Amino acid sequence: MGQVEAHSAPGAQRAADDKAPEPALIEAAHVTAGYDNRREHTRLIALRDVSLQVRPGEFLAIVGPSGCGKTTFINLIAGFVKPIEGSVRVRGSEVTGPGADRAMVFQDYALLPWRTVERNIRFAMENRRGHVPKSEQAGRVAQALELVGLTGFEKSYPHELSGGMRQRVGIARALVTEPEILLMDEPFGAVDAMTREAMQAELEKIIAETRQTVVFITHSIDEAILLADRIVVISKRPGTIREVIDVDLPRPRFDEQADVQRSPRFGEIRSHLWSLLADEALGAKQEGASR
Ligand SMILES: Nc1ncnc2c1ncn2[C@@H]1O[C@H](COP(=O)(O)OP(=O)(O)OP(=O)(O)O)[C@@H](O)[C@H]1O
Repeated sequence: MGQVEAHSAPGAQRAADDKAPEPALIEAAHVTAGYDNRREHTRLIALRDVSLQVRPGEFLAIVGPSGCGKTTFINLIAGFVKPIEGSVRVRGSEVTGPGADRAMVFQDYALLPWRTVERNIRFAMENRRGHVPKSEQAGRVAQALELVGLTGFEKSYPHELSGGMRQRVGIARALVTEPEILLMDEPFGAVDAMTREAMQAELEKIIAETRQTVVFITHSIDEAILLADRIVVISKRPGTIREVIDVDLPRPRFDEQADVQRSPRFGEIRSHLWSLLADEALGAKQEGASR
């Protein structure tokens, strides 16, 4: 599959389209990725021939059926997985491993239970990725905690916090080294619906402030529409790009006055995404039944 065109509603134009195109921050070119089973001498192809560019400051959401390769894609950008074919570049340099310019937020928080909130966040600065001088670390922790609304919880342990608060620590830990790219793998999947909505609104605010580039996996169509500038729909495994959808809704999207969720355009994008994903889910089911 070559470069994919964005699906755009008639009359809808992004302001950015009027300017000269910015060079891509992240560029995946004809990426095929998978996993070898050495014992059985087999190879599972998770993603096939995926080409995609992410602009600086863009919020890109990835949706698709379970097992279609979403996490594999984000892990390729993180440098945790290497492509079998093709390349992933960040600012033009091939990704060969993890780096200070990228940080991951995991669904299951991945906090160290024996460390306090403060020391969990410091952890990101202690390893190779961080490189923050010791004299600056306390200030950075305080700043990250303020961004996620957790000031005052420095000395708490993860087990003393709710799921939503734990994920705020996970986000603070990703933000503390000020990475250019935030990779978020279903970050709000484990929190309740009310907390999820509050955290989506917080994330929108944080990103408006930090201007980071975000690649965000979600199973929630509404979450993808509310947060993203573009949504990539991946087909069932082996994942290929089915469609890229421009989310041309005004920001902030969590403003009660604007009531973006009730706008006709929100409904249009939502039903389009539903039909694409229903198609993929059905295809996956039929394939499973005929096996
Ligand atoms: N470390 C691994 N070793 C072997 N196979 C793997 C590994 N990680 C993922 N896979 C397989 O690769 C395929 C894609 O997995 P991936 O986790 O990228 O999908 P996903 O779209 O993120 O799924 P989900 O939505 O369920 O989280 C799946 O079939 C999965 O079983």
